[in-house]
Amino acid sequence: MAQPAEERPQYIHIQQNDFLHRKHRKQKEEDIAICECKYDGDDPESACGESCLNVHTSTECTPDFCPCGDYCMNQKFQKCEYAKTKLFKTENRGWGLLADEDIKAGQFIIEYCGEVISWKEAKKRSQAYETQGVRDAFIISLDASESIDATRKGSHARFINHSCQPNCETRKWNVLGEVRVGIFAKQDIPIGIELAYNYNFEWYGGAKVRCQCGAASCSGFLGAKSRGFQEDTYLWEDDDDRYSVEKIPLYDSAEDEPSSKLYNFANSEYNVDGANSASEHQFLSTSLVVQSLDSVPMEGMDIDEFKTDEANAESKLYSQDTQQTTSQKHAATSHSTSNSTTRKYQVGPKSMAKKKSKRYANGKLKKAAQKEVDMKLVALLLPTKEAQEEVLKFEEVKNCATSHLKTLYDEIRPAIEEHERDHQESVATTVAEKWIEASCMKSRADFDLHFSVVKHFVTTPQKANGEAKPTEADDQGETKYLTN
Ligand SMILES: C[S@@+](CC[C@H](N)C(=O)[O-])C[C@H]1O[C@@H](n2cnc3c(N)ncnc32)[C@H](O)[C@@H]1O
Repeated sequence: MAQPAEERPQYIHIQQNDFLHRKHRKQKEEDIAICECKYDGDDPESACGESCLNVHTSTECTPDFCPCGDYCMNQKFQKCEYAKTKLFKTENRGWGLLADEDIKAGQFIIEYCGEVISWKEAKKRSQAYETQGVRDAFIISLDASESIDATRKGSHARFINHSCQPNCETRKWNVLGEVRVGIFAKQDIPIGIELAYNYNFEWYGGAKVRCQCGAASCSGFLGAKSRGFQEDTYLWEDDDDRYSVEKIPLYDSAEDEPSSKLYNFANSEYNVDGANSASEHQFLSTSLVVQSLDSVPMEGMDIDEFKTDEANAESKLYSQDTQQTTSQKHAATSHSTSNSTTRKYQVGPKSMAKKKSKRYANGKLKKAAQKEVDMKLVALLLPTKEAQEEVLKFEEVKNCATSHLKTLYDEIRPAIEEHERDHQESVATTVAEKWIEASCMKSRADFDLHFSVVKHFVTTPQKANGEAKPTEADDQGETKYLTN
């Protein structure tokens, strides 16, 4: 439906990303991926269709280097080969974009263009927009260090709304050495149907927006699973700030609209007539859920068996930095929290573990904050120099493995998110292999360290009283060994 010109949103239309904080990368010749396709006049698919090696790795062919020359079909971003779409005004979510032709599953629809900015600048802008009362969010993440902001400049992709049950998805492609984001059809989309993708993992921050998608699986808020959302809404314990999800200031986009009735999509999955209350209920139940973040297996060594007579043993054993509650916020929201797949031990008296078993407002058990053991102090409890050196050596190996994994996580986070977001098999094998290798190294280093500590405690007599409490076995003059 045509809208009066003055109602049209103000922005600058672009078809290519605008790089603000750096120049567009120039692709080096040695980095150009050349496929093995051969054009066959009888089979148009032969010219970089689905079997093209570059297509498999989400890389566009480079003109002049592709063996199929002008027939190459794998330059869709470069040639702006978009599907036909139309801008329209929704009833409760501002403007939206619909299919203006039948679109096939998997088809590239449009590129999400905007200003390419650093992650830091994205955070700054997001806060500024919120302060200025800009309610529609247009910043999406490009990779771990950059974002695309389509607020001032963008393509029509900036009008695609969110749905928790979307018919589109975003995919990242490597185009002439730069990562670019495209909107692709997840299913066949008939002409006239609104396009929508899931903003999870893309949402950057700003006001929390109540989702009006109406899907049965609606998660309540836009980007409820995104890093930004979780950083802002996580509930903290101890002395850190506490955020109650119920108290998050809400922006309900329906308030801006003349009617609160949802747009009745032709597609039944979007038909939310009469679903308002269901949607509200969904919101109430989902808004209380604080999800734990997927994370990298980390330290958090806790060994009940290590009991000492020293009254302050607990505080001595924990290294200072891990007692900082302020760091817990970051630890919990980034990759440095413990993973359920990693075994955690509890150091210190049992009462401490009890004290940590707090619950969130929704009744879910909070995970006990992990305190890291200072291995130097543990080593001091060991009676021989060799044992001490071995433990410290394993600790160093573990620290290296941990920091390697952390670095790798930052590097591949976008790929992981991409994978989780749309259940695409989009994490490149090389990336997955790197990740698995580093995780195995880390697990092995953890095991070696723990094993070494346990081994020395079990196989050697404990230090005399005053340094460590003798075990029952010591009292009886026995020494326990792992073998025989
Ligand atoms: C990328 S813009 C989409 C275009 C926007 N509707 C417009 O008029 O410019 C994202 C904004 O649209 C609104 N929006 C998108 N999907 C929504 C949904 N499912 N429920 C409520 N608001 C939505 C929110 O205000 C969100 O910040």
